[in-house]
Amino acid sequence: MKLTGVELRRVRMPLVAPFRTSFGVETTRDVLLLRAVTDEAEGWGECVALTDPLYSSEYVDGAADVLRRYLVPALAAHERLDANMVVPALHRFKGHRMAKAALEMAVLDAELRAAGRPLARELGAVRERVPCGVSVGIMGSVGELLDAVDGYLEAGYVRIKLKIQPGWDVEPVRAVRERFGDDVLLQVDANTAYTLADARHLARLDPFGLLLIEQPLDEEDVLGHAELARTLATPICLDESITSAKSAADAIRLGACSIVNIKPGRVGGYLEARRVHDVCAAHGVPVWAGGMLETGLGRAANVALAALPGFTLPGDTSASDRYYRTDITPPFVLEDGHLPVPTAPGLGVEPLPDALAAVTTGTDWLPL
Ligand SMILES: O=C(O)CCC(=O)N[C@@H](C(=O)O)c1ccccc1
Repeated sequence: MKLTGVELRRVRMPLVAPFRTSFGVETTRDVLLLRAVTDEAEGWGECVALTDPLYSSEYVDGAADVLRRYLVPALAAHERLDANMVVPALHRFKGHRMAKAALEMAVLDAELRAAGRPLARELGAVRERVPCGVSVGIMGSVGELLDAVDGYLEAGYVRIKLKIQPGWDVEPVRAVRERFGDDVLLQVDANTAYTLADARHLARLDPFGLLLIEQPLDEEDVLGHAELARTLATPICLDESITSAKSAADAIRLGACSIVNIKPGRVGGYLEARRVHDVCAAHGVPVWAGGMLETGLGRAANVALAALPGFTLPGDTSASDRYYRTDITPPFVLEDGHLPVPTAPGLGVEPLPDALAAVTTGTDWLPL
């Protein structure tokens, strides 16, 4: 394909309710979308960087800047381009995995639409629908949390993930267990909020039969997670620490995790995400699909990824209405606790023009 240009498009998506984690509160997603225009088809990419560098070092204005000044111009050197060439062509620029992932995603979508191939098939999907978990933020009270969990279980979600932080961990987990029983699939996500000094405290979560505790320590403290794994009965899952297939292999060999949350933006793209999946499968490590409050574009791609064989745990592939009153694509609707894997070429979905226009705050055309 010949890439003729990339449109950077900012959209502002209000959340249906504030989403509080150990690193902050999201009330509106300020999302950077990419539209790759080629001589054969157009493709969409979604950058998962947040407004502020609180989940990782990337942030949406920085991603737009590095794409505009470095990453998109770097692709101009390639007369013909396919998705496998994008990340290698950007290798000399350090980091910015979420920005690179968005660009690869847009080129991959265009390539697959031109070829009439669905992303799920390209990645190696083996399922036509995926079981869906839901992520529940830190709430103002245990009562409010229980009401939220009740609503999600009523909606059919097959797994509950609770955000935790020091001062909001054992009590909410105990309350959910007491109210909903031991059979509910339950896990927690600390987003790096603890240190090794909290090991004894975190061991108080062991009696609750959690599926996993996600990223309790700093993203760079892989050895700390290995030491914590020797202390806790609850399996450790890593998120922020896993930035590539190699870092997954290293973390597994060091005993830092026995489960991995795969987020394509965090690891530099859907092609690398498949490699993370393959490395984890080779080590017998189950994986699940994380989420970054994606619009229907990223959601479609995450559902396709979640259909690969090693994704044996329900992911954070929730329905569109978990976060948005109106999505920019036809909404993903939970059916019996599952979402259908898109079957049309590429992402299998595209933005609804009016819905997209209603939330667009700016566009920037980058010709090549
Ligand atoms: O369902 C989703 O898309 C969100 C799942 C979720 O909890 N994501 C967390 C995370 O740290 O993994 C998060 C991402 C971005 C912003 C806030 C929270």
